[in-house]
Amino acid sequence: MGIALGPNQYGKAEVRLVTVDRQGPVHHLKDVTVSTSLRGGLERTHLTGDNTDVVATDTQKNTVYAFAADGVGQIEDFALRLAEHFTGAFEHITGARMLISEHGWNRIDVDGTPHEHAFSRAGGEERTTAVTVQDGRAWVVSGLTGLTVLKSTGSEFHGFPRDEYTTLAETTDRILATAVTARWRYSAASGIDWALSFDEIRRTLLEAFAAKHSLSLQQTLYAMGEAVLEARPEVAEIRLSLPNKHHFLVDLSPFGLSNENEVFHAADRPYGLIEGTVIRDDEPADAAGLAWYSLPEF
Ligand SMILES: O=c1[nH]c(=O)c2[nH]c(=O)[nH]c2[nH]1
Repeated sequence: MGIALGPNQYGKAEVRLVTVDRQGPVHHLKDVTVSTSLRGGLERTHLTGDNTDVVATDTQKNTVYAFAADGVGQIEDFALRLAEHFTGAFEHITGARMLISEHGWNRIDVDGTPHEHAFSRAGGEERTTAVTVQDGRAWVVSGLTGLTVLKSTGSEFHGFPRDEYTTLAETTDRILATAVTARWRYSAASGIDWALSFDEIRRTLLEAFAAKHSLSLQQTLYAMGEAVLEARPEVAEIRLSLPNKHHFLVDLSPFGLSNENEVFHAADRPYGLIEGTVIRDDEPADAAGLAWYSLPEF
C-alpha cells in the first residue's frame, strides 16, 4: 500500500492590518484582517523537509504589510494584487487564496460634527472577500457578516407539521430578527466597481428584508437573494445564512400582567439557522476551479 501527500495549502492566517491615510487633516482608516494561503509544488518540504519551494508564511505576512504601503483600496483589488503577486513571483506557487475581512469604522460625531480623526467601530458588521486565482482564472466571492436586522411586526409562522414533540405556538405576528451573513459570487473578476456593487447589494438586502411580509425566515431568505440577483447583473449566485434570533414573548401572567406582544426574551441559543443559495438558472452551481477553494457552504 502506497502513501501519498494529498491536497495541501499553507499561509498566514489573520494578519491584522490598519492603515491611516493622513494626507490632509481629515484622516481615513482602513482596518482589515487578511489570511493568505498558497498552493503548488510543495512536495519537497512535506516529504523531505527541503524548503526550497516554501515562501515562508512570515514573508507572506510581510508582503501584506508592504503592499499596504501603497494603500489597500477596495479589498477585492488588494486581494487580487496579493494573489497575483504570489502566483506570479514564485515558480512553484500555482494557486493563491486571499481572504479579507474589512472592519468598518464610523466617525464620532462631536457636537453634531464628524470628527476628523476619531472613529467608533461599526457594530459587528464586516465586509468580506475570498479571491481565488488558479490556472490563469480568478474568482471573486464577496460578502458581509453581522448585519443585524429586526422587524417588530410583519412576520408570521404557522402551518408547520405538529407531532408529539411540537410545542411551538402558531403565530401571525412575531418579531423577526437575524444577523445576516451573505456571500455572493461575481461572474467576473475585473471591470466591476466593487465599492458600488457592495453598497447596492447591502442596500438591496436591507430593503428586501424590510419590504417582505414574512411567512417564514426561509421565504425572507429567498426574497433577499432574489432581489439581489434581480438588481445586480454582476452577481451570479448568492448564499445567505440567517440565524433566527428568537424573541420569545414573556409570560407576565404570574405577575398579574398581560403581554400584548410588547415584552420579549431575546434568546441567544439555541437558534434556528436558515441557510440557502439563490442562483441564476443558467449558472453552473459552482465553477469547476472553485472546487478547492469552494464557496463557503455555511
Ligand atoms: O421562520 C421560521 N422558520 C423555521 O423553520 C422555524 N422553526 C421554528 O421553530 N421557528 C421557525 N421560524
